[in-house]
Amino acid sequence: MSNPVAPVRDDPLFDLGWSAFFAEQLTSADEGLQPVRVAKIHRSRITAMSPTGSVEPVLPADIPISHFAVGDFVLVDPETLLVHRRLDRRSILQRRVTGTHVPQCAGANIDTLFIVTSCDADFNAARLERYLAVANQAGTEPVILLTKADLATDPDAFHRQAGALQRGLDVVIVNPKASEAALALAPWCARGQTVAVVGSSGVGKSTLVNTLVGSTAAAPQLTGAVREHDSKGRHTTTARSLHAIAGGGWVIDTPGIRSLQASDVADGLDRLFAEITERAPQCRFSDCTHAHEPQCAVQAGVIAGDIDPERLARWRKLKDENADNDRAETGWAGRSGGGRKKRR
Ligand SMILES: Nc1nc2c(ncn2[C@@H]2O[C@H](COP(=O)(O)OP(=O)(O)OP(=O)(O)O)[C@@H](O)[C@H]2O)c(=O)[nH]1
Ligand SMILES: [Zn+2]
Repeated sequence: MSNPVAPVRDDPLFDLGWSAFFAEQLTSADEGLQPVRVAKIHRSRITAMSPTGSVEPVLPADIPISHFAVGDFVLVDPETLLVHRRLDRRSILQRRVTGTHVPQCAGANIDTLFIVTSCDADFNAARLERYLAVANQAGTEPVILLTKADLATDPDAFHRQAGALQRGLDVVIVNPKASEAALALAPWCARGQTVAVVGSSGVGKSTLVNTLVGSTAAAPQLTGAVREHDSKGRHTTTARSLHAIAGGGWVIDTPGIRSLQASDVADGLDRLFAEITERAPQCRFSDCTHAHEPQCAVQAGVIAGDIDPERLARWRKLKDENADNDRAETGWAGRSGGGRKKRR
């Protein structure tokens, strides 16, 4: 490819997470524009990382701030820093905001979602399945991190249970306080890779982010801090949401991602519950709910001991919730005058 910003391994853009996926979106009309990566969303402005450092792109008046998310690549004029357009996203972590049915993008272009849980009472298969469904739906690769193994009598039992939640799922026992954590997670934190961290309060997310980000962990609240000019031209220090990982890669840590809920996860459920999904075509009825129907291949699987009945129950609950969300969303679209079909 002769494109000037095609990804090359020694290109600093590659470090920022740039790849062929983005390069292929460029046209001749974009010539001379600089790709930068959104690092923080403020009330009415954004900060971004360019190959040479932090910049504050100028937003066009007609584009709402909600159009952007941390992790996005946008093309700016290198002189004026005016944003020309946002590139299509490789993955989108969505969250529902209470009081509205419009999902909001909590983070974009995340390669791996670290789902953190501790080897204690926090461990909950149903909650982990929700996070897995969210990751699948977003287009990010989920990895389960088990913390506090040092305080558990049988951490391997947690490892086995977590590994059974989805085929091919990576599960890593990690102590977020130990510097070896960075080594254990290095496969997902290579140059140009982007991760995000979800999990309940107290499982070790902040500790892990600080360990990954490295030596600056002594002042966690300043981790990833950038010097910026505020509106009056003064220097201020604000925390970014996109933090550089010491060995390479990026971790996105925002309040929006921390409070993720399962929403709109139909496709994510199919991958998560593959043992159910792949049997459904053999059921007698195409809309079988696998509850009471005759000649149900899924129920047959339960009887044969191939399908865990508790997983089937949790699959049904998530399916129902997802259908409720869909109805709510369609209702909203109708009221707003569009009456359009829900995006799929
Ligand atoms: N012994 C032990 N303690 C851990 C481990 N992981 C985390 N902790 C401790 O657990 C406590 C909570 O960790 P945090 O990193 O604050 O948890 P968090 O997930 O960021 O919590 P929120 O900020 O509420 O979302 C801290 O005191 C950590 O040092 C572990 O593997 N072993
Ligand atoms: Zn069935």
